[in-house]
Amino acid sequence: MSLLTVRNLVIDYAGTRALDGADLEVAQGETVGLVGESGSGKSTLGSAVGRLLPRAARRGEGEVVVAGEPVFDLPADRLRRLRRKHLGFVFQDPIASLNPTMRVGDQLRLVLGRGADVGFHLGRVKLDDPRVMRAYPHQLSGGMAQRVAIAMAMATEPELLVADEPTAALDSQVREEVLNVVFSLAAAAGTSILWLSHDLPAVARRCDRVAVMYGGRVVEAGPAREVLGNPAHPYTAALAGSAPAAAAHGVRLEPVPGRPPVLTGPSPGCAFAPRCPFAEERCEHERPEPVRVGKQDVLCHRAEEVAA
Ligand SMILES: Nc1ncnc2c1ncn2[C@@H]1O[C@H](COP(=O)(O)OP(=O)(O)OP(=O)(O)O)[C@@H](O)[C@H]1O
Repeated sequence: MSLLTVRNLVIDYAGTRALDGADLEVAQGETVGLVGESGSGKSTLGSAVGRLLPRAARRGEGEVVVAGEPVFDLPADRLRRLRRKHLGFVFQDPIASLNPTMRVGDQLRLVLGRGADVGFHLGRVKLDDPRVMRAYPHQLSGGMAQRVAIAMAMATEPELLVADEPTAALDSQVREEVLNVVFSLAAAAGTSILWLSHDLPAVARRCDRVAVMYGGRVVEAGPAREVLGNPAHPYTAALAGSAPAAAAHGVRLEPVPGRPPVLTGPSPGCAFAPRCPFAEERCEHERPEPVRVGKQDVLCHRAEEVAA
């Protein structure tokens, strides 16, 4: 059953089209990686799930449905209830998501209620040292602060955790530990994960499914193994090929030449066309509609040929 459905979502900031008709599905208990270059619209899509967009953002077409509720059409009290009951968020900068003037234990108590067993919740994110409870956020390392943020986001056992590059600010060893904590907690609670990342191979290792964003649209989505192993969109193919891990496995290193687009309005054709080795004339002016290729949903006029 689908827990999250994003359909044809359009989000504009003044002069910038961040989402240009994005589609995404996350099923109950499923882990989904949302990958793409900087500016492709990942954070905008992740924030839209909880209607947590910056003030400047304007929704055009489309909808976001969480557990059957149309997020953008809910009155404030029902939106708050939906967020509390169904959603958790973890962001790149953990310190920014914690209150700098409050001890860690007090912050957790605020989320969990007065009598809550704060030590238990910190233990679940492998923070067993009792000093953590009494610490202020700035006294923690980046990895510890992110664990606290994860404990807070997961305390209510949400149905969906949106993790927006939660390890981008951490070094590689701590990164793996923090991801282990997130994925094992979520698995135990039956929480779905939407993990926003730049790193296709890392995402493919941990997630059931992968969705690849380009120019404000999800251009390919499907089971992780198929998307990485047999991409059907030229952009995914380039991402998979340009990853160092792929190179280590003998896949040709092929960075994506050119720069990602900054859209000001709807893309008339395929936004990737100017960088695409497969592009032909229609790609410039015909917007690709989703097609099914193997197990993937793909936005590309030549998806069959790319997959072949
Ligand atoms: N608050 C804002 N005001 C104006 N434009 C914005 C705002 N936030 C994002 N944008 C623009 O919207 C587009 C999508 O940005 P978004 O942050 O969603 O992409 P992203 O894939 O998450 O990038 P990154 O990986 O760098 O976080 C970009 O062109 C960005 O410059």
